[in-house]
Amino acid sequence: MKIKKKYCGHVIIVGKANVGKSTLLNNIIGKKISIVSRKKNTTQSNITGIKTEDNYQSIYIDTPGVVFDKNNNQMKHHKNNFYQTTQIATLIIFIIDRIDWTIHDEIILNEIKKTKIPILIIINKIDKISNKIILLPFINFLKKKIDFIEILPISAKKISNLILLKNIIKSYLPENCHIYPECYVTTNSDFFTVSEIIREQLILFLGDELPSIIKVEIESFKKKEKIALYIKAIIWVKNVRQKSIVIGHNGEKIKKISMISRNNIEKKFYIKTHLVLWVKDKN
Ligand SMILES: Nc1nc2c(ncn2[C@@H]2O[C@H](COP(=O)(O)OP(=O)(O)OP(=O)(O)O)[C@@H](O)[C@H]2O)c(=O)[nH]1
Repeated sequence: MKIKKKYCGHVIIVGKANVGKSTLLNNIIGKKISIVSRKKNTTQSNITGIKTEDNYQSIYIDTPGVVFDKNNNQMKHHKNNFYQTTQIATLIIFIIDRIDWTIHDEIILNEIKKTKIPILIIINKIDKISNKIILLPFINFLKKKIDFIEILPISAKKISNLILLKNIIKSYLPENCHIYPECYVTTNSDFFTVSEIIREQLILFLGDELPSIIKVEIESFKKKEKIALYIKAIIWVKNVRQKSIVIGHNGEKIKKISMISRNNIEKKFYIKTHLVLWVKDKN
């Protein structure tokens, strides 16, 4: 019997905040493993998604949107983190928002060029472009910036050109044993998954009122006799004012956030869940 060759590699997804990195990752994996929001910088740490199709395994690292220093346009705190992840990558997917090329895209491109890893540029959100002809001169403009890259216009949200994208990614995967079993879709721990579910509701409910630095810490996570999950989580905010915003009048907001988060956790883990949320300020 002929043994099929196996292919496996790490793919990094980079781009400015809000360009659609998480949307793309979730749609490639086919499951919601990274939170999507209209608000910038919702992805706070690297998220790993795994897609195994037949003899191909691609391991995706969704990086937080690159943040820039307002004074000197330098890439800010994600830089070191970014270089660590590039050590293992076989391909970099650089996402841009339509034909909206800014100085920040230029800086990111220059940084990723230094890694010498093949780069695939994705022009996302093309569903929002009615006259697609404008893409051609833009693709030519990009081609002049770097040699040997592939450029693909897609819509991560409306799932257009995603099969083509997956095939391009496969063609870059080196021959390698698979690192994860076929059923794995993420390396995130249950703790992380739960904190992301709660954070997503915080963002949805609080919108622009959301205190920018909000952290969800899982204090306890217990499974009782495989029939129920008991979770206690702390929502850390900076001060008393932010605390009252999150709690809302008569605790209305936090009650709703807690109820929907609990439902989403139950759907995710297929188990009855008891969720207690505490809002604490750091002072
Ligand atoms: N119309 C349209 N909207 C999109 C598309 N892809 C993403 N979006 C929207 O763009 C917004 C940002 O998407 P995310 O996937 O959270 O972007 P991100 O790059 O992960 O954002 P950060 O976490 O801030 O780095 C959301 O409102 C998405 O629904 C697309 O192809 N078309």
